[in-house]
Amino acid sequence: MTGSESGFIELDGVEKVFEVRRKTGFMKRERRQVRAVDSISFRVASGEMVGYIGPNGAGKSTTIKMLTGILTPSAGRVRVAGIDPSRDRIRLAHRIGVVFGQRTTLWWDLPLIDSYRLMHRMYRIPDARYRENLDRLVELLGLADLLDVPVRQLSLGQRMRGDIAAALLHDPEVLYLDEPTIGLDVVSKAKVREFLRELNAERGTTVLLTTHDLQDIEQLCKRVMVIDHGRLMYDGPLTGLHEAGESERTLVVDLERELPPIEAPAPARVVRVDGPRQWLAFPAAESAAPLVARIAERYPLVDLSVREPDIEAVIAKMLHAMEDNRGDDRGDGREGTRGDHPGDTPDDTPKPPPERATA
Ligand SMILES: Nc1ncnc2c1ncn2[C@@H]1O[C@H](COP(=O)(O)OP(=O)(O)OP(=O)(O)O)[C@@H](O)[C@H]1O
Repeated sequence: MTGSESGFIELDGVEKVFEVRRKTGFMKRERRQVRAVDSISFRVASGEMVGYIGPNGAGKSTTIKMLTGILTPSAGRVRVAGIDPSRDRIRLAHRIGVVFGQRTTLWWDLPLIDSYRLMHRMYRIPDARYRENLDRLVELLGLADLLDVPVRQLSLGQRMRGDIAAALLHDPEVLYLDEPTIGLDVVSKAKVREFLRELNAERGTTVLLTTHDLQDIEQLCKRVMVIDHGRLMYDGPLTGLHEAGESERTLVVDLERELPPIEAPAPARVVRVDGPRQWLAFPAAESAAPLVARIAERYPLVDLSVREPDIEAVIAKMLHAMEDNRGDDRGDGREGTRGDHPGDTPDDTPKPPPERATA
């Protein structure tokens, strides 16, 4: 089943405009409109795991708030599981789970288990189902020793796992995750990602994930949507995003001793040397494995690691490349794709992003 056939989440021409008042002098106020979300259309199929990324202030949280019913769109149509979120927020609440990495839905002073008991009642979860879900989540998220600990005493990683369990106790079909790995150490990040993969594979939970960590997307999502200035700029696989922006990853190599720059097969190349450590840039859309194998074969290797490009840098490069292409397109008379619904063609090829209006 694909996104276009069965939109579990559907947005058609959705807009959100905020009226903002600004003090401009004594007794003077200026009214201004902020178009946080601008003509967004996409579909997410049941069971899909999709990354929703963009620079700060791009409109991600506003979109998620419209999907939960907290905000009402200024224009357009939103449906989640066939429900209009802003009209039927309570009914929808039983079918969705939300996790905000920067905030907690748990009761700060209460032991973790008490928050779960409260949610059991709030969501009117049948007893047997609650117990079954709690047992499963406690086991999968490694919470057994934490249940009696007040939430304020939990580490960030423990609290995040506690929050994810809280969002899933009522068996939601869709989970919105806003920065679920922010501030977590490597081990906690790995645990959260592993859990989300299992949840999606075993339960078929639909996941919409907002993150600034490219590895979250890489490890969890086949599809990524990029939003910028409230508009959907890209909808496709992560590799397509890397290709569009010609982004690069960095292989950091520690050799046994100081040596001349490693001779790497183009387009990989050494970009920095500091004693026995060398940095090699290579296309992010390609696997590091052949490069690693070649270096290991020819050089005295002690250690190596791969550094991902910064998500903001990848997006910036992609947007930049699009600007350049548009400049070229004007010359060849090609028509723009404004008004396309990227989610309507969910094959694996990167889609041309919708043309942005030039103000
Ligand atoms: N309640 C509000 N009133 C006025 N403007 C708002 C409101 N909420 C968001 N905005 C504005 O809408 C735009 C989009 O904000 P939003 O929080 O959706 O972005 P974001 O992509 O989630 O950013 P971040 O990654 O920083 O969380 C921003 O310009 C923001 O200032």
